[in-house]
Amino acid sequence: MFSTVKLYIPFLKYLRKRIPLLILLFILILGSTVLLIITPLILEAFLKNIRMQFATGLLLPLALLFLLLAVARPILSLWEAYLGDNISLLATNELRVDLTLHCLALDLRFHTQHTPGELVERVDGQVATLNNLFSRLVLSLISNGVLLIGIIGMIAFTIHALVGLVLALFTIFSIVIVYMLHSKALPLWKEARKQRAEMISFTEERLSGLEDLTSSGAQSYVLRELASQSRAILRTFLRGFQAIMRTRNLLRMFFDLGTVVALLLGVLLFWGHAIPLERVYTLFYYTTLLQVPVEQIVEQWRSLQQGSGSIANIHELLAEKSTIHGGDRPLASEALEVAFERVSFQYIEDTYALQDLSFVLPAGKTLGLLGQTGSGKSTVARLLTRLYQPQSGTILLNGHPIQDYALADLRRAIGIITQEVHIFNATVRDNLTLFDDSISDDVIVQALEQLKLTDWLKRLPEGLDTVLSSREQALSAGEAQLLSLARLFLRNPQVIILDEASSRIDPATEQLLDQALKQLLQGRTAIIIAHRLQTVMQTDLILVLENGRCREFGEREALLQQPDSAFATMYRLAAGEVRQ
Ligand SMILES: Nc1ncnc2c1ncn2[C@@H]1O[C@H](COP(=O)(O)OP(=O)(O)OP(=O)(O)O)[C@@H](O)[C@H]1O
Repeated sequence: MFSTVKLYIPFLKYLRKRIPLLILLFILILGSTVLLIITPLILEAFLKNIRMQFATGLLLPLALLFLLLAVARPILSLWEAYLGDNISLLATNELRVDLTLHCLALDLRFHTQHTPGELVERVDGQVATLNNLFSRLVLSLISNGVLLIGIIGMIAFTIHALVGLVLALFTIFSIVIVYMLHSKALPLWKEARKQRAEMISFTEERLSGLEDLTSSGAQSYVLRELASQSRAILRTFLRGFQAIMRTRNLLRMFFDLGTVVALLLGVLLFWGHAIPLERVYTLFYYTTLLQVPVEQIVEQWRSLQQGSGSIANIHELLAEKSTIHGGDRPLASEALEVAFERVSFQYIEDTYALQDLSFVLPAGKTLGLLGQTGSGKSTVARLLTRLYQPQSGTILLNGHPIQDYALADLRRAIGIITQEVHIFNATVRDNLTLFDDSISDDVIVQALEQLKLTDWLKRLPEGLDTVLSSREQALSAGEAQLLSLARLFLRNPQVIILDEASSRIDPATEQLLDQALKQLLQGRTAIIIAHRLQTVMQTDLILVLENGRCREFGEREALLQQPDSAFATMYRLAAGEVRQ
């Protein structure tokens, strides 16, 4: 039990800021508990009045008081629930933000091992469970705990200390037994959660490949797999549910036994003239009142156990640390020199994606990166932006290892355009500024003018307000690259890495891209992973990669002059293809 409680302690910091609300909540809980506890005393007074045939005029006020309490209690409960949910939503929203930021700061190695579906389940699904738990924990555990103590205290003080002691022991015994039985259900809940996360990842992954799946008629395979995963979840869930139901029924039996014992004790006390007859009724009432909080604590325990699976997962996620750390060297604001010194990198052990790669790209120069597919071109970009850490060698920026610079500064200084430009379901403006409201429309239009993209802007039906959809193919590959060139231009990085779109681009867009690129590259250091010879003809240097190794590196002009160079051969081949 303590290990479960310990799991929750780190999250108390999210409640600390809300102490005034928590105090208010506690007062409400206390108020509704007092109302519940005094109700049987009113009934007792009512019965006493009838039995002793006192002034019957008291009966009506007592009945009205009873009614008043009956109305006040649900109103207080409503406020409790509202306040509890409010506190818990505020706290868990904060946790959700912290978790999202944490995930974003983790390196790519972590993200390749965990699918987006799995992270969504962890960041959202498990935090939602925690939210449920916080509100129910605050409300149910505290209010039921207060109620239990209140009832047993009232029995001890108003009926008999011995009866109070017996019922207190009985209650503790029931809770312990229930707790022990519940421990059996915990691994089952955990397993069900894990299976659910796997199913979400599966669905997410298959949905992202919808086009391929539909065109190849693989839907039935996906559905079969989905059905088998759902069946597995159902089986685990049912086993957990059965374990809970067994415990619940056992508790009911316990309480029936407890009521009999309490009545027996009451009757004995009445016979011994220790209490009047109506107090036997009060004892019976209190004993039946005990069952609800104990039962609810059991229910609460079930949620707590479900939640501890979530909390353990959240802890696990928070314990993930990025293997990539930055330093605090300030970065110069002008164009930067990029150098690779004997850099080797493996994604998978014993398989080199880059091996012993060295080159120097002087500040303000452009490098055309060529090589067959899988030769390591994108890996150069990933290492330079520190998405991965090379196993050996050093990458230098202005003569200093890149790990000396703060990660945020480095990523601000290096702008990258990948082949898969992500289009957000938002306006062109937001897609260009990446939701930065501080960039005015004038600045955007000026940037587009400089990149010679005003015609493109004019063609958009609603200009900057045109909404692009991330689902539909809103832009062609070329247009998406145009958009990301402008995006980068607004960010003004010192180094640019462009992984050029390999798909066919129409001549008009190609011309726009070339113009915009020329503008963007002015005064900046750039690495262009080129798929078109036309682009490479604009660069100063050429690096040809072959199986992760440098096959050729040099000035473009010089390489072109050497007939036996790899680049000149590529050029001749491409020119030949064009002529054919
Ligand atoms: N996340 C990864 N895990 C394991 N291996 C990877 C990963 N990413 C790339 N690789 C492998 O590393 C090698 C270099 O990949 P890289 O993406 O750098 O090649 P590339 O030259 O950019 O290819 P392309 O022109 O097709 O984009 C390839 O063999 C690739 O299969």
